[in-house]
Amino acid sequence: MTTEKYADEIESVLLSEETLHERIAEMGATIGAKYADTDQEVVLICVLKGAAIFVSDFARALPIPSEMEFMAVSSYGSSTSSSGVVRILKDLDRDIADRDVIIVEDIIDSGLTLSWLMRNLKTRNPRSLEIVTLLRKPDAVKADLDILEIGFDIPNEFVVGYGLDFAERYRDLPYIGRLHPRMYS
Ligand SMILES: O=P(O)(O)OC[C@H]1O[C@H](OP(=O)(O)OP(=O)(O)O)[C@H](O)[C@@H]1O
Ligand code: HPA
Ligand SMILES: [Mg+2]
Repeated sequence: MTTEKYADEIESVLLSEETLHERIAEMGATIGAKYADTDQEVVLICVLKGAAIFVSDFARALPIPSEMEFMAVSSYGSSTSSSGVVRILKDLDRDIADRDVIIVEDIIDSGLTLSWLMRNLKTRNPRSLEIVTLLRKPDAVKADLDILEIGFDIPNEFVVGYGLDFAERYRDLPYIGRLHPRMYS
């Protein structure tokens, strides 16, 4: 018998694979309805690396066609708190002027990454610019952000899995779990 990967490093499961998939199906339907009358395909901007897994499930849950673009920014490195200093590691390949754009994020923690990204993308003159995030930590958010859809509000604890990492590990877990504190203390 194989041991489940990372089993002794994860303290507990916060959101199971099934819970994630059910909610993402709902989010797809809700957002699809909001953009049902648009005359052009929406552009999903996946914020790498964390949102890579979420965007692939979310795009398939959307009942309307979408284009997928990728941008890589980093503010955490191998720490468990945001430095607030956001660096673009990979910019968009295409122009988003006059397009309906949805930023797809895995998590809003302090909100510093997204507040910086919103300011940056607004200067490129999209027709509309919205945020969809799988997770938000309401007790940690420092920035004032308008969010179109939130998958789950979660407690202010460091979580991993389903794209979220600690020092590049655990992105490949199919669920969201609490990392055992001994892994980072
Ligand atoms: O709301 P904030 O406090 O700014 O935190 C959220 C951001 O931090 C994480 O990215 P990270 O910088 O770790 O890069 P990664 O996606 O490559 O892991 C996460 O994917 C969000 O983009
Ligand atoms: O709780 C978190 N886990 C992993 N990455 C993160 N980036 C911001 N918050 C988190
Ligand atoms: Mg990270």
